[in-house]
Amino acid sequence: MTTATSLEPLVVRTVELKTSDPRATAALVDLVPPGRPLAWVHNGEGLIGWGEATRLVVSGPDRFTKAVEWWRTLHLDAVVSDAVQLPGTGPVAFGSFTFADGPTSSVLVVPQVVLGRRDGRTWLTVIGSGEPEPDRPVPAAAGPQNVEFTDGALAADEWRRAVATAVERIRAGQLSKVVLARDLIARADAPVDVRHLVRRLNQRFPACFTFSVDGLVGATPELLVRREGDRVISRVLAGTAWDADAKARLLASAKDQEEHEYAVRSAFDAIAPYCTELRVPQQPSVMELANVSHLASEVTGTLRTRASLNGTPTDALSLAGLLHPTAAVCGTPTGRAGRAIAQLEGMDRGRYAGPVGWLDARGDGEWGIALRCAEVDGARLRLFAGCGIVAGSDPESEFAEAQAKFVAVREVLEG
Ligand SMILES: C=C(O[C@H]1C=CC=C(C(=O)O)[C@@H]1O)C(=O)O
Repeated sequence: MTTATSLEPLVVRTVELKTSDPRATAALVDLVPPGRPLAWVHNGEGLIGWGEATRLVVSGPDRFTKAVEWWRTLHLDAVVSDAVQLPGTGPVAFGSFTFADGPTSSVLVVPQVVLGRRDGRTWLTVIGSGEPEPDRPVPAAAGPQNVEFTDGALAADEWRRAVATAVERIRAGQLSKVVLARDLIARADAPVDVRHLVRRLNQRFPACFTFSVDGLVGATPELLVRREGDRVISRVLAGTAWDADAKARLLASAKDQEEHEYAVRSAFDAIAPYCTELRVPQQPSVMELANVSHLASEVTGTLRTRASLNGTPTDALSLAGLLHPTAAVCGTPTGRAGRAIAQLEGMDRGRYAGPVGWLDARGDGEWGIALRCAEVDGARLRLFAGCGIVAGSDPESEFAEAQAKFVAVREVLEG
């Protein structure tokens, strides 16, 4: 299924903001507008968007290629004046894609106004007629009161049993790894202001990518892919600890190293054919967050020229589509793991664990994996957390791991 709003040629203008402009010094997250804002913020830099010039809604196994084609047609027809010429200037689309190939919708949204920041420079892009954007930080959004949490698709015991079944299948040699997730439902007594979530998540997890795209809001530590010119990077995470000595435990844990290796291998294999060189560190490092720590590997490479690939696109979204789903969110082998997920989780993941991020007209962009996030629908939110299961997994500690991952969003909801 594909639907798109008007395909009138877009008129796009990017200008740099003077340092005297209050928007050039305000924290990006303090400028995020109310409603269903668009945001991608990391270490104080990134993009935020107002309004909607146009959108694509797409589903199915070819959702990435359809979205890339739609975006290409849209920006090729656009009339662009870009005085800044950095990744993220000129026409930009924010996107959030489903984990699975089924009928649930993925979206690309082109805002009417984008404010971006990189290397201390701040710019404003107006797309179409634009709409008024705030000229100063918006007052802090209030957090929700009285939030109640209930189980989503599976109760705790049912989910532990699903993990036990997965371990049996792995030990029987049917597959090597599968990532099983569960959802939690949160109900507040009034609609939740997304700005509150964005600000608090960004404050608590500055090194993560805080995102808000079409009602999916979170702070993910996992960068599926960043493309800048011919440079490509993927920060692969898999293997988690959350208690004292997490770092030493992770580095010494054969089970976590195994989980991690499958994820790194899947990312490497997906993009190696498109690169002249692609490097993987010999040993993973440890990424320490406020709630959990992960084994992490930065896979970095140089893309081949498009001509040498017979015209195959290697824009950031095409690369995200090639990488998705890595074994950090699906498993090994991919097909069997995907089927086990569909059988055992008892839910549609929606856009959780799918690519979320942005793309510009040069093909540069950043796509994270939508983790540590919630689907926000007024006063009701659906939170997600998943864990990599391998032969050595124990259902009780996987459950505790999922609880530790939920803390990221739970904490900002509970104040
Ligand atoms: C699937 C999730 O995390 C992934 C990323 C980092 C560590 C993971 C793990 O150790 O299982 C998962 O692969 C999630 O947070 O929902």
